[in-house]
Amino acid sequence: MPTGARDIPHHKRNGSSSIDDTLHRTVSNSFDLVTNLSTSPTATFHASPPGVSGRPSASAKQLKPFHTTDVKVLLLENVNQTGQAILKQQGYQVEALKSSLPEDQLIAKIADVHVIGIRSKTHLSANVLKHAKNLIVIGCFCIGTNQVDLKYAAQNGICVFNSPFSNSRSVAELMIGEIIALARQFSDRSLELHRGVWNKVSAGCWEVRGKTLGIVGYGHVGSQLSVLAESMGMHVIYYDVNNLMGLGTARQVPTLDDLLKGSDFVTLHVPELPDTRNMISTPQLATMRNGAYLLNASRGSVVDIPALITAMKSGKIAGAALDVFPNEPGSNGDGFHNQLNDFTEELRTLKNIILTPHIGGSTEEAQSAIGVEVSTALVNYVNFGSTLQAVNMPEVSLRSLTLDEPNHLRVIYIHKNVPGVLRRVNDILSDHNVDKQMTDSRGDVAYLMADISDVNVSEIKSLYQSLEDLGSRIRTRVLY
Ligand SMILES: NC(=O)c1ccc[n+]([C@@H]2O[C@H](COP(=O)([O-])OP(=O)(O)OC[C@H]3O[C@@H](n4cnc5c(N)ncnc54)[C@H](O)[C@@H]3O)[C@@H](O)[C@H]2O)c1
Ligand SMILES: O=C(O)CC[C@@H](O)C(=O)O
Repeated sequence: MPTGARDIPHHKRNGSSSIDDTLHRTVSNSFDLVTNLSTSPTATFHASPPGVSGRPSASAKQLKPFHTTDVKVLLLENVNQTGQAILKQQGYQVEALKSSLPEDQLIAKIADVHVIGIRSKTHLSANVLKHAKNLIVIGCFCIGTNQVDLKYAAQNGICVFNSPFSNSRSVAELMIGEIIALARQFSDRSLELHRGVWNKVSAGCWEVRGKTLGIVGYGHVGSQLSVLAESMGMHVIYYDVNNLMGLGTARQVPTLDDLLKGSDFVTLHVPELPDTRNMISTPQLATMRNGAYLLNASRGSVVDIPALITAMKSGKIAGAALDVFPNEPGSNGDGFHNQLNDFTEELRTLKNIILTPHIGGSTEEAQSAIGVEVSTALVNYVNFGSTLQAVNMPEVSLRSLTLDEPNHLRVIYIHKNVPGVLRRVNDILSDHNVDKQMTDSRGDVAYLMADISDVNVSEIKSLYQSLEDLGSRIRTRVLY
């Protein structure tokens, strides 16, 4: 039975990057994935579903080899064309939607797909994922992964990838623009002039040179911003839970309070975590300098918005920029009112507050780079099982594949991290020659990859089934 890559037109294999060439060459023999029934006499396997209800019954399923053209991909939230193209080039069936989906529609759609790509608005909770019977991998086409239940995904053999830094520069540049905009109040001046009001003022308007920027969270975004701010003559201090080397002359301070007391501008670049929820609330705003500015481009949960409104009304905080909100609309349009009901109106009437619809990473450069990075990781996972850069699985990969050689195959065995599994797996593999093997664990999930030679096609199904029958099994895949 022909498999996917051989169905891909030859011109798509020519002149493409080396990764494409490698993929097309090796995928031609990969099996697996789907639970579709097949009576094909040449079919051997398999690939069990994420299986919320335990392992599939072997007797109930005859599994067929997979074509790349069998792989179903759902992309939500307007994933960039670069990313879509890489997936389509593999022959995968790609459905791309511009917005996120309400939970009931998401549940209906996710039941069928092997791969889902999302950005920040799609919540892949355990409740949603338990319906994802065929899902093997999630691509977050963004930095944040707080919208995915990473632990549930790992425990059910679903690998998650993101793009850790492709939009960091875009966020940092937006922050620079907003720092100047707030210091000069030019967003208000522009709105006034749009309404026909000429209001030429200098009171309360400042240069940023010589002012202190306090960065909370000195990771990819925070450190980029640090460099840009210093180049404009700002002093930079930062607070981070980790001890990190400052770039340029930036200086780490030991506590959040130290940062708040010492800064004219405070920018937030921490992940959404229990520890960062309402990290900036009434006490922290009170600790800030009089007339300081607050900018949040992290997650909406990090700032207590009613507390900010109070602090701005009192004049304690001279200006703010919010790119993220506690409940963000799932699609473009006029949904902002409904989502933020309690405080939307008040936010909109405040002076010197910049409200942007989560566009920190929304540049052509960032979206294009994210598309390439995440889609490439997805292809490497689907076709080869490589977990390099995964956010919820141990990172496992093996160097060059020999799958196009006869009697070679790759076994991927995701399993519970409990004693004795490797011995049992290696007992099963011991009838063959294990060319290469790598295994690693992360929390209670372990990932084993082995390249095996001297395997007859007729032996593959029983090899697969023996692995499936181990009590430690989360998911088995065999590629050849
Ligand atoms: N607005 C946007 O469009 C946009 C774009 C990119 C990222 N983000 C958000 O910004 C966040 C930061 O992005 P990043 O790429 O810099 O992440 P990162 O992981 O590189 O850096 C985050 C930093 O925060 C620190 N940190 C974690 N908890 C902390 C705490 N309680 N107190 C102080 N520091 C803490 C970490 O040690 C790390 O250094 C992301 O998690 C994402 O939610 C938003
Ligand atoms: O593009 C998005 O939806 C999210 C952008 C940003 O918050 C991220 O986490 O990378």
